[in-house]
Amino acid sequence: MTFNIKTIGNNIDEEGLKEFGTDFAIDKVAENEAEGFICRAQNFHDYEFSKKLLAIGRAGAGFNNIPVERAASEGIVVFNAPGGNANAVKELVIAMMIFGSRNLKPANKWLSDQMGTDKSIDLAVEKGKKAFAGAEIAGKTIGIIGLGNIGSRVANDAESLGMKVLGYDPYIAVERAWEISSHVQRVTSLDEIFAKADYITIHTPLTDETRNMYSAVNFVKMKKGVVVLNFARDEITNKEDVLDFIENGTIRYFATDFGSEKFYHNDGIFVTPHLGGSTAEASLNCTKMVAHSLERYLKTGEIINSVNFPRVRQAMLTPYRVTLINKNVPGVVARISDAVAQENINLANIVNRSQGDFAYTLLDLDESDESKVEALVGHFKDSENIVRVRVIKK
Ligand SMILES: NC(=O)C1=CN([C@@H]2O[C@H](COP(=O)(O)OP(=O)(O)OC[C@H]3O[C@@H](n4cnc5c(N)ncnc54)[C@H](O)[C@@H]3O)[C@@H](O)[C@H]2O)C=CC1
Ligand SMILES: O=C(O)CCC(=O)C(=O)O
Repeated sequence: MTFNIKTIGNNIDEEGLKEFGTDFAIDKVAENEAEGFICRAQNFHDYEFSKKLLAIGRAGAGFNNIPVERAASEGIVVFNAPGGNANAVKELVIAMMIFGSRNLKPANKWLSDQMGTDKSIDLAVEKGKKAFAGAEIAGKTIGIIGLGNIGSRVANDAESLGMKVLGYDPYIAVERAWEISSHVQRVTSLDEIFAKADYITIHTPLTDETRNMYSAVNFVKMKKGVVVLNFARDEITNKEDVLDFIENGTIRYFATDFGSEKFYHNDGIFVTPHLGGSTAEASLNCTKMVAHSLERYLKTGEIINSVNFPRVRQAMLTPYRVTLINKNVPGVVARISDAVAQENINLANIVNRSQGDFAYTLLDLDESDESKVEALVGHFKDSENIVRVRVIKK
């Protein structure tokens, strides 16, 4: 069987797509004919998914561009590439912190406005440069909100650059916590970050808690002259409030990956065009990661790095595997097992894992008779609690 994968947008790394094996055809059919999508930041909230679509690979970290709960309810598994672009974002954040501290935006603008001979400009430069004298980051305190793949890397590198590091992440994953330098001080209140940090950077998903976190209600708690960075998501920032707090001197410099017309012309603000994860390396990593996840899911039913279904790894040793996406309600697994028994099929293995309102059930059938497997699937076709059934032949 050949699976059709459709790339959405023109930003998908071609080299990374070569990870797909020979059973996969890339961009050979229309979107509504594909079993899998690979996308970046394209917005799918108003998109009508076709019944054929089984999986979406988000070649990046953030997945707020995809309606993941609706996708689950339509039997579509969404994968992302955790950590695939974390180094890229970390490098840009460190660069932007130094860029701001050294007043490089106004300094460069001033230089670009100089006219005359090299000699006269050199004289003017030596006379005028004191207006842009900056500050060093070593010895300063950085507060990092979110210590995941990106935040943990920023924390470790800031610490090696001589900064005192405060980290806030009430939901930190154990494996990330192990990776963070013991010199990074974990704080349990955001207000401690706001009160103590000379630099503040956020590396969380966009959630109800983080939306508008950079707004007046928190800016008033920050130190005068603070440097604030947002390379996470646009909606974390209240742009009018940023402009007000630059104007009143609280924020010395604001760096962000998400712009606004008023930001571009402000000397205290530096905007990059959503470039955090845009390096050749990150693009390749992320495409490879989601290609692997899609390939594995489509060929074996195993789920790795999904954001809307639990992890399921199970070697396929039987002639047939049936996978079901079902509502997470009582009695479904019992009914599935009953159907297997009614068809007199030997069940070699059953896995059922839930996440939120949906669950994933994997049945390994010790049965080579295709007609019996078809009869079993017939039991599930009209069930209101089962949204997707697939048969995978070894
Ligand atoms: N500018 C760009 O191009 C990129 C932006 N991003 C953004 O950065 C975000 C973080 O990326 P990763 O570090 O790779 O994700 P991640 O999932 O590895 O880490 C996110 C961390 O945020 C923490 N967190 C969640 N809610 C929090 C809260 N209210 N307060 C404090 N911590 C909280 C989580 O516990 C987790 O440790 C992404 O969700 C995405 O929005 C990611 C990659 C590229
Ligand atoms: O795909 C991109 O360039 C955006 C990266 C990003 O924002 C993410 O991975 O969350």
